[in-house]
Amino acid sequence: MWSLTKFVASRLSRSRRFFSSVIPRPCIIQKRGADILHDPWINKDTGFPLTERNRLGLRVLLPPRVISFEQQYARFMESYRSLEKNTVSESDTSHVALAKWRILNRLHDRNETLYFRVLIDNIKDFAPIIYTPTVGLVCQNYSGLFRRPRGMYFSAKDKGEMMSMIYNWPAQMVDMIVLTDGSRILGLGDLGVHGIGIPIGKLDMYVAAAGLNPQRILPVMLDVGTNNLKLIEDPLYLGLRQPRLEGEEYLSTIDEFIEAVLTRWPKAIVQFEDFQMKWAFETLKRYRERFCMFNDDIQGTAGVALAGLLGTVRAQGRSLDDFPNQKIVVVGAGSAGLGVLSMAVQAVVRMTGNAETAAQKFFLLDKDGLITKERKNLDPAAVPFAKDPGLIAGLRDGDSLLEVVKKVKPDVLLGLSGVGGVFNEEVLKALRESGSNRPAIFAMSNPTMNAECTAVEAFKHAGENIVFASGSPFENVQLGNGKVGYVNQANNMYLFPGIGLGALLSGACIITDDMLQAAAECLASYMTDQDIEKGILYPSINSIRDITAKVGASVVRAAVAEEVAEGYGKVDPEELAYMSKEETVEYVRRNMWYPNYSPLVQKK
Ligand SMILES: NC(=O)C1=CN([C@@H]2O[C@H](COP(=O)(O)OP(=O)(O)OC[C@H]3O[C@@H](n4cnc5c(N)ncnc54)[C@H](O)[C@@H]3O)[C@@H](O)[C@H]2O)C=CC1
Ligand SMILES: CC(=O)C(=O)O
Ligand SMILES: [Mg+2]
Repeated sequence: MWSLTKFVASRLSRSRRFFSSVIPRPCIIQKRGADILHDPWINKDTGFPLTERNRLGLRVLLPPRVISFEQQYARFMESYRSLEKNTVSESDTSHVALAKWRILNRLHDRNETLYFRVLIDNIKDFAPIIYTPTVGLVCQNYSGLFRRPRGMYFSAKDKGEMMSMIYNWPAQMVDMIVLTDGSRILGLGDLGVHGIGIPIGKLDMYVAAAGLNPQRILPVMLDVGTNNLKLIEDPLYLGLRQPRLEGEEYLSTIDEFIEAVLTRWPKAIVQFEDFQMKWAFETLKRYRERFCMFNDDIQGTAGVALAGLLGTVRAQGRSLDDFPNQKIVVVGAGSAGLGVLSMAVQAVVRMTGNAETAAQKFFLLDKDGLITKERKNLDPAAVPFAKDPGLIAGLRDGDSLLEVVKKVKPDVLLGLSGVGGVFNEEVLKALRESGSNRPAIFAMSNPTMNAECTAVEAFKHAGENIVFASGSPFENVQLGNGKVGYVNQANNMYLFPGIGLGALLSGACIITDDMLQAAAECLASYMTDQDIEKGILYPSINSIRDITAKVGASVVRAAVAEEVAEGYGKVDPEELAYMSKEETVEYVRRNMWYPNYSPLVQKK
């Protein structure tokens, strides 16, 4: 009986694969004529074939020649490259970055299929524009850059009416929502409603990396005011000019939004992004057992950092069992830093079975220096990592980073402080003296100017033998004599798309710790020993679709194992449970959207 089910399931999978790869599925639309040309989800510009022009009332609304998708692609890339060539000598790099973003954004607003094809095929070049670092600049300049709205903008003024407002979104189905309140945008602080650029950029990565269908994604800004006085006083600020809601008023606004979302789309997954620390932890605690959500800054970042930390142990030529002996100094006790430490501690507990001593080798600093048990008003989330002052000779509460590095002699320095340059020359030189055979530096804060140090500084002051990773991209460093200092990008982009995709395709009702751990382990095991020896901890962003398919499959399998999978479409949990590891990866790949023009069929 069981094997018969398995047989039928595998036959079904094969036939689905056959059809999906050969016959493009039609897209049923209700629009006609010029309305189609103004809808970026279905617009093909000059690519509409003559039959569609006839059927859909497009004749004479376009120049007569039909241009193929490939020609449109080539034309876009040519104009993009010529902009790049003509602006390369300009000294104002922000100006150039924004010009590139504008070109891409114009295409995004006009023709999403072409936009996502160029994004996927050129992800290494375009990720730094639609994602960090340029997306930070876009948020900072949003009022001047705003042309067309993208996503939904709920505000405190919509309180009491969100349940009906949610129906203003034109798509019938939504799979993935990225939600922010704009209170901690990258390392740039409170950018209020202008933070909407972050959910948009994250969802672009979802489409590019995870193959989510762009018609089923939704960026959301929940504008509860801003405490950024400069914005409140700016006559061009686009959000509510009032201080942020606090306490119960704040939580009830988020509750109302979530209820509206789940009423319309009960299976939608919500990724919380760039919330200030107190609300990041509070909302995660409030919602994680109730519906399918996660906090990317706490949980996605933790998985990526853990994969990098495990890779570091391998790069040092040590066995993975040695991870509990790594001395790790984490600079930044916010949502990201605490998330990383919590997951690292869980990993140590799994390896040693000892929860009591698991955090012993981890040291945590915030803006007031080393955190010890003597710290007044210690945040409860930081308590498990507060050090006993007597642990190492001379260690005191509030010790500066330099003092901590000198006293602790760490193997790893990991920055999630949001402060550019805190890994200064003295700190990096002290790390060099730590005695670690291959010290690692994770300067994970974003955007680039907020990185704790640059790649060049790291290799120059901490030595050529280091492992280096940063949250925003840097070029590899030429060390002379043909040697290269490899730069990794330790960014949650390597995990959040796979976490969301796996949750979606398993129909998970919640996202559990085991699902997140499976994602991190999958990423950690992706790299070969040869890569790791060279200091390469993460795959090239060019393989982001492949790694995301594998991470997604690990998440599906963990969801099934934990019995939180409710199935997706016609695939029920039993069918998921019978898939082998390879079949699960294949199932995930088959469900990834890829940009091609679909035939359009008008519903009468
Ligand atoms: N690479 C990645 O994937 C990710 C990077 N990040 C980055 O991490 C940074 C922090 O994010 P959150 O933890 O959410 O922010 P947060 O505001 O919650 O925490 C910042 C922490 O840094 C501490 N800090 C500030 N100045 C410091 C200094 N001079 N020395 C030591 N500590 C200092 C603060 O006391 C606080 O504990 C941001 O720049 C963000 O872009 C966040 C998530 C993912
Ligand atoms: C990458 C990211 O999520 C952040 O910097 O907040
Ligand atoms: Mg973030």
